[in-house]
Amino acid sequence: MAQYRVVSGSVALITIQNPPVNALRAAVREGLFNTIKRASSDPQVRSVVLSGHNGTFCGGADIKEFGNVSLPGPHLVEIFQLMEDLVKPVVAAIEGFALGGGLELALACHYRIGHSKAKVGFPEVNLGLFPGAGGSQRLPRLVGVPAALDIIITGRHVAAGEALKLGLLDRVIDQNTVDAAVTFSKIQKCTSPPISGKPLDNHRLGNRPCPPLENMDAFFEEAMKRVHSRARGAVAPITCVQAVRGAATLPFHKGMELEKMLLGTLFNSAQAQASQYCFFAERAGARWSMPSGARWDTCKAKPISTAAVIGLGTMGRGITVALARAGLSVVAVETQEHQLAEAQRAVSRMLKGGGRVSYSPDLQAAAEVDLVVEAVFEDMAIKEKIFKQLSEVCKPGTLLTTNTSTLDIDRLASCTRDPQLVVGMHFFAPAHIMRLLEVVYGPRSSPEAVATAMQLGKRMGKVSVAVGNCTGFVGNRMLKPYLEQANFLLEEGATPELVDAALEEFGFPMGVFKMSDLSGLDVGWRVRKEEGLTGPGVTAGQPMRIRHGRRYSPLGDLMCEEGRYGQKTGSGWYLYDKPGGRVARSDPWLRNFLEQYRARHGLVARRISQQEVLERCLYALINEGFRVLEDGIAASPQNIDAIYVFGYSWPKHRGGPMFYASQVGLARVLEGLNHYHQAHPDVPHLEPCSLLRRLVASGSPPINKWSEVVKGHRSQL
Ligand SMILES: C/C=C(\C)C(=O)SCCNC(=O)CCNC(=O)[C@H](O)C(C)(C)COP(=O)(O)OP(=O)(O)OC[C@H]1O[C@@H](n2cnc3c(N)ncnc32)[C@H](O)[C@@H]1OP(=O)(O)O
Repeated sequence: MAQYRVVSGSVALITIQNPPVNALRAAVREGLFNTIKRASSDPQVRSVVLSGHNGTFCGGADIKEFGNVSLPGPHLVEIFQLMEDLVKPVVAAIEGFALGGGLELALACHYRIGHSKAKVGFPEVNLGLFPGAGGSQRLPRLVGVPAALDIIITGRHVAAGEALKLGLLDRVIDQNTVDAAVTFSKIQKCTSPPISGKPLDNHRLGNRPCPPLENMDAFFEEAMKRVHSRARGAVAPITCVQAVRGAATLPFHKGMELEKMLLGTLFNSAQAQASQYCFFAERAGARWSMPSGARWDTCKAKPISTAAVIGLGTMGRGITVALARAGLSVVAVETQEHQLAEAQRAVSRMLKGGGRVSYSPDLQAAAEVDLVVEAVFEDMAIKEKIFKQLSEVCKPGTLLTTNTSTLDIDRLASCTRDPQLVVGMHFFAPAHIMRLLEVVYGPRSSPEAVATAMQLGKRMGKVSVAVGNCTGFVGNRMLKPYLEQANFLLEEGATPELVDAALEEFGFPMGVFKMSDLSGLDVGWRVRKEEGLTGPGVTAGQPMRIRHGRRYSPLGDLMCEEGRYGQKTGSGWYLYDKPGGRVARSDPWLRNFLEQYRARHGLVARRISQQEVLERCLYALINEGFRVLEDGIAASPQNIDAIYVFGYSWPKHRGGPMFYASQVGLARVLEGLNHYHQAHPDVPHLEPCSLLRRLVASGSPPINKWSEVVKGHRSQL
């Protein structure tokens, strides 16, 4: 776990060996502790170099160990102190990543040499933690408070060049880092100037004061204000500020005590558990499987080097950028000339002149590509026509994919020569920024087609999740009951402001009504028209608030009939200063409109609490999530949660809807749904689904055991 060798006559080379990222699990910590002691007492050794096996220094503490009540083996703080106190110079040779505990380890060394491609950082904040093994105290002493706070709060990866400028690395080199560190360590032995009588003391960060900061109180007050406004209820970023303030104001040992106390408040917190769950959920999608038994490790992806994007609206442009940035040569096709010219300008701007993109008004331009992403208007008839044409135009073997957000993949596949080559690639706006990609397979999609789309998603840096085919797939299918509840709440007396405030306080960056205004109310209106829920397709005499025997809210339709499409028209659920304006203001017109609507339908407004808003919106969404699992549309609750965190901005510190349900308690969610369904029997989405009932009946097992209850329930696919 920590290999010890004496090299170059007098240098102890300690190499951490725990693939794939050399995480500091108990055996590694034990190994480090023992090898440092050995280096200390080995008379042959005059300096020490610390490195990581296989080109990665260290990915930090082993996150899988965090659930344990008490971690076995020596504690990181103890190891790092032992290392810092060593009387022989210790040099970290950083290749690949030094993250979290890995960077803390490097900071406990006396010198740090990094490869030019190395990256360092403190991503703990993404795990609901902060660098609590000395990192919050040593980094500010090395690079100063502002730079340290930025690195700790953002959790970003710092490239070697920047780290050198900050003084975080002593040297950056292009050659063999370990060899360079060995040579460097031998020189240090001779030249390090002694301070306070002890050589190396000025390289022991624990001995250094923090560089002074003018207006310290104002600096931290401002930092805290900024963090509060951005954290959306997450506690870890706030703790980062508190810990760094400790470094700036306290002696090292007192700062370490503060750090320990603060870490204690976070370590087993619900937020930390949720964030760490998200870390693994993000990666779980890569291990996809299909109901046929096809799996990620048995299917090979086709090589893809060229792609075509059909339709250059907002989505098509973003997809073009994402594909080009992944190194593909892209043909962007748009039949409307003015749209094509505009898209060309927009894509070039986003790509800043880079990328290989050509433009054409003719579908024929897609003839030779390996893969097509269709991103035209959400209209089945238009999409069917395009798929038919593509099937004729494209070379045999071209993968035909669609960016539809709800429509039937199988119906599109049936328009083509090779339905096995058709899958959905559902991007989220803006497509070059949002991390999620839903890869949708129909009953005829081949495992190779799925493997190829998943592989392409990875190349684009997406969190890709393979899901089954149904209306709305996973994300939008679950969103429907959530939106529906929000509209019902308006009918019953809530305002958009009340509903949005509850959801934003929960941690969403935007409440449901602000989000609808941003996406455009007309999008859903068009879908509802297609579904015959509104517009000419509705049977004459149908009551306005009932469809197919269920409660229906026509509020969104009425808003669109008034021309209120949201931000783009300058008014929607809120008022904006101009079409395209971004700042939402309350609109007295809407208050009036809701009052008149309620009066017309004999509805009496009542006081609605934030708790009711959350329970009705979120439980309805979660209930649909259980149905999605039951139907086999998603393979696991982790996949659903990744979709919600990375596609719908569900707050990471709440772990995704299914994890949130497990934290709230399945019995409580069931009870809540039963309660609201009794009050609203004409709303089927509030009726608890059978999987939720069965899970509660089997004692509410932990989320990683749900699959055992789902098993046995026949998949629809
Ligand atoms: C107090 C807290 C302290 C002291 C801490 O140190 S908390 C941990 C801080 N470190 C991190 O948050 C780093 C987490 N890891 C990553 O960001 C990335 O894995 C990486 C940048 C180091 C490498 O990325 P990449 O090459 O894309 O590889 P993967 O992310 O796919 O990871 C490969 C597998 O390794 C598992 N892994 C990664 N880091 C850890 C870790 N710190 N502990 C446990 N396991 C880790 C990851 O889950 C992948 O596993 P599989 O999915 O392949 O099973």
